[in-house]
Amino acid sequence: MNNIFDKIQESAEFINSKTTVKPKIGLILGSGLGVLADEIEEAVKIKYNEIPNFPVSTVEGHAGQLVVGSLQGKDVVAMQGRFHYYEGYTQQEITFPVRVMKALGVDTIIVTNAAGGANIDFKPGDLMVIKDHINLSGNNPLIGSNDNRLGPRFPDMSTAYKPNFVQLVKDCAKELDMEIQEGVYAFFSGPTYETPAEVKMARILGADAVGMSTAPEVIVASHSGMDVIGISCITNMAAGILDQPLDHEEVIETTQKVKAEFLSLVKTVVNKI
Ligand SMILES: O=P(O)(O)O[C@@H]1C[C@H](O)[C@@H](CO)O1
Ligand SMILES: Nc1nc2[nH]cnc2c(=O)[nH]1
Repeated sequence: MNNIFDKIQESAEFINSKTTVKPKIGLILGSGLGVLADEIEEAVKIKYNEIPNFPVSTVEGHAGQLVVGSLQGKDVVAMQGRFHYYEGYTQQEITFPVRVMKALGVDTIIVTNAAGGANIDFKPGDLMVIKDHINLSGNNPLIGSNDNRLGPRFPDMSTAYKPNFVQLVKDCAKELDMEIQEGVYAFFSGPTYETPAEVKMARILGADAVGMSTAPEVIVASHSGMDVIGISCITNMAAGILDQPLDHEEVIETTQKVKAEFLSLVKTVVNKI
C-alpha cells in the first residue's frame, strides 16, 4: 500500500473497529493541554502506536493516544498529544491524523497549543483565539503530488479560521466572564525557542504569538474542507521580552495554572458548535 488515500482508509477502518462513535468534532490538544481528553465520557482510548500508519508522540506533556467518546453531548475524537515537525516527522506525517479525522466524519476541528506571547500586551496565562497564522517554517504539508479526493491543488486560505467561529469563541469567553485575546499565530519549526530578533521579526510581521505546531494541521484541515477553530494558551512571554530564559517546564506549569479556564472555554465551544 503506497498512496496516502489507502493509508487514511486503513487507519480509519482500524479506529472504526474499536468504537461505534462517529465523531463530528476533532480536538488536537497541545503541550500540557491533554487534560481535556480526560473529560471525554464513554471514552475509547487507542494508543497511537496501535494505529496503522500513525507516528508516535515523543514530547513531554503529550500522552500519545486517540480518545473517542462524548463531550458536552457531542461525539468527538481527541488527539491527546500531537506530533511536531521538530520531532523529525515530515509535515505530511504530523498532519496525517487530521486526514484520518476527516475520514472518520469530523467536519469541525479545534486545534490548541501552548505558545509564546510576542504581543507585549499579552501575559502568561492568557488564552488567545487564533484569527490567522503565518507559516515561517519554509515548508508546507501539501507540497508534493495532490490527490484531488483529499482537496484542491491550490487551496484558498483567506478564511482558514472562519470569522464566525472566532466570534463564537469570543462569545463563549464573554459568557464565562473570561478575558480572551485574539491574534495571529506564527509557526516556527522549533525545537529552539525563538531568538529575541526572531520574536521582534514575528511581531513586525504581525504575529501576536509564536509556536511550533498548529499551522500544518490547520492547512490540512482547511484543505479537507473542515471548519477550524484555533486556541493558544500563552504560556510564557516570547524570548527577549522578559529578562529570563525560556524552558518547557514553565510552559507545562502555566498550562496547569490555566487548565480550569481552558477546559471551561473549550467545553463551552464544543457545546455551542
Ligand atoms: O504542541 P504545542 O505547540 O502546544 O507545544 C509547544 C511547542 C513545543 O512543542 C512546546 C515547547 O515548550 O510547546
Ligand atoms: N516557538 C515557541 N513555542 C512555544 N511554546 C510555548 N512557548 C513557546 C515559545 O515561546 N515559542
